[in-house]
Amino acid sequence: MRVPPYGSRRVPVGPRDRRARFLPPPPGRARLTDDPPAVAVAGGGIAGFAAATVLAERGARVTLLERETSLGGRLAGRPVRLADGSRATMSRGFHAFFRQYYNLRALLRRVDPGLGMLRPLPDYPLRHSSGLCDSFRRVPRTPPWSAAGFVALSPSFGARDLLRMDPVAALPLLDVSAAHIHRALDDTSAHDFLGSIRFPRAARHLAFEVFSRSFFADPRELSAAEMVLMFHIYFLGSSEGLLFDVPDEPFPAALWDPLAGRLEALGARVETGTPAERVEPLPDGGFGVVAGGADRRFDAVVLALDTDGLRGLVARSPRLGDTAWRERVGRLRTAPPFLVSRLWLDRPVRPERPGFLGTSGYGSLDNVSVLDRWEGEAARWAARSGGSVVELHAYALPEDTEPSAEQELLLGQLHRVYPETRAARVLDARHEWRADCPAFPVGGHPDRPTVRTGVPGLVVAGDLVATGLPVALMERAATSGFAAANVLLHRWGVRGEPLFTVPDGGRSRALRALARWGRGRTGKESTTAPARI
Ligand SMILES: Cc1cc2nc3c(=O)[nH]c(=O)nc-3n(C[C@H](O)[C@H](O)[C@H](O)COP(=O)(O)OP(=O)(O)OC[C@H]3O[C@@H](n4cnc5c(N)ncnc54)[C@H](O)[C@@H]3O)c2cc1C
Repeated sequence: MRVPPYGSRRVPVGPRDRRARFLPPPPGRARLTDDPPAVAVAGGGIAGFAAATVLAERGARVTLLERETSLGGRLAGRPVRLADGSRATMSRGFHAFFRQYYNLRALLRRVDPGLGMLRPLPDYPLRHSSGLCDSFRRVPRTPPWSAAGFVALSPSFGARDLLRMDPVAALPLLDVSAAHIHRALDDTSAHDFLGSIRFPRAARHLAFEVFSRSFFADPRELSAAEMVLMFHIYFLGSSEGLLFDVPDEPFPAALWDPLAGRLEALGARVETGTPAERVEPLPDGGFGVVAGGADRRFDAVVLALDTDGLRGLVARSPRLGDTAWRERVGRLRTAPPFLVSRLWLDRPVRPERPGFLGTSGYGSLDNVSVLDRWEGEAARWAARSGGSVVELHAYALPEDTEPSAEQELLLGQLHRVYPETRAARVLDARHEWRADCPAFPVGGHPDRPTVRTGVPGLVVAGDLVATGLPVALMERAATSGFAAANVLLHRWGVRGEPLFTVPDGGRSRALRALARWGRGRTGKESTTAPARI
């Protein structure tokens, strides 16, 4: 059974934004021929899949090494047997596939050209416990009308708030360049930046919930550069809008099984339960990779690992990279722990509840999703049982949080948000406690690795990588994975993968001029500072 229609439009396949930026692939021949190089890709999340896919398509002999028994990294899923005897998939949690994720979509199109696996969610409401609720459904997609429309429609950010803001200090938001933003704002916290532009207090939950907490961080500790980049990517710099799509089946069925099947059909080896333990540069320019108890030789290595994975591997590989690079990797940190709780309830939530709701002011609860609205497996279970499948997320939790107490608190917050769940019996509950998202601390940007490492044949990919491009989160993982493959292919004289991003800078000459004028007024434009923030 397919999920009943929820949201009528088909998802767009390519960029709709006329100003989306095209980065042509490095030129070269179409594919590798005689005796193609062997490449180890360590890490089977989005970044590893993106790199492995492009390399295998160009004829490289790819081995994908994944530490866990399931593929997908932070979007992995595993089979579970519920208390009522039915089979289900517990995954790492709800993910929003935004329309400006051009490179991630290009990866997914390999196995689903029309992106039929994605379904649009009709709205993305944000509710504050004070009763304020914002919605993006009716907000125009194209800046500056998106910002104007948002102000006109938002109960938490009105025209009066706009007037109270420091318009001159905020003008540079109209012309954000990923290549320069960190030099301008990395030493400021997201919290202080919003204070400096007099961003309205009531609307801060918006900025924090949508942009800052998506990084699993306290706004006092998050670099303002990362938050401002998010404003740009999702709101002020792109006309794709803030609405998003979600996979219509659990991640393994929708994404990883088809992508892994295709990789294998291209001749790649996909090895799960096989951590890369050590990487040693060899005198002939290749690499010895110890994984799964065996020592194998590869011509090139892609490190597409999470933060702890990368730090650990580099620490165990004493001859990899120069001292400065190794020290920078050693300083990388993960964001605080977070909890994803999935509840199988014995009754439905009210029909008007959205598929996804961002929340704030409800203790640690950050969002609630109702999976049976859009995911086939959950919808089938709900149809059989008369119940519902609800997921709760809580980010940036203190290190010493007591798991069962926090899980109870989260359930209590669900009761406040959707009071009808008070009477529901929890038929089964699964909880994912993790701490594997990268931290983007104030002043931390210089430590982040770039795709190139300085070691020929060794590249890094993942959402922790500094790309200099306007991409974040899943799209940063996909983009850096493609970029890592491109660096290797260029070395071998083979054509790389084209990339798309949202515009890197203000969308129009008028907005850019206005922003430049604002920078002039605040003295942000100096000879040492970059031309744009
Ligand atoms: C709950 C949650 C919700 C999120 N929501 C969103 C969202 O709505 N939108 C969005 O864009 N992003 C979201 N994100 C972020 C998104 O999940 C990540 O940006 C993205 O998945 C990162 O992919 P990656 O490939 O860089 O890293 P990962 O997915 O972490 O992959 C790294 C892989 O490396 C493996 N590994 C580690 N060490 C080794 C080793 N030594 N050998 C072999 N393998 C190893 C790990 O097991 C893992 O599979 C969310 C994240 C979480 C946790």
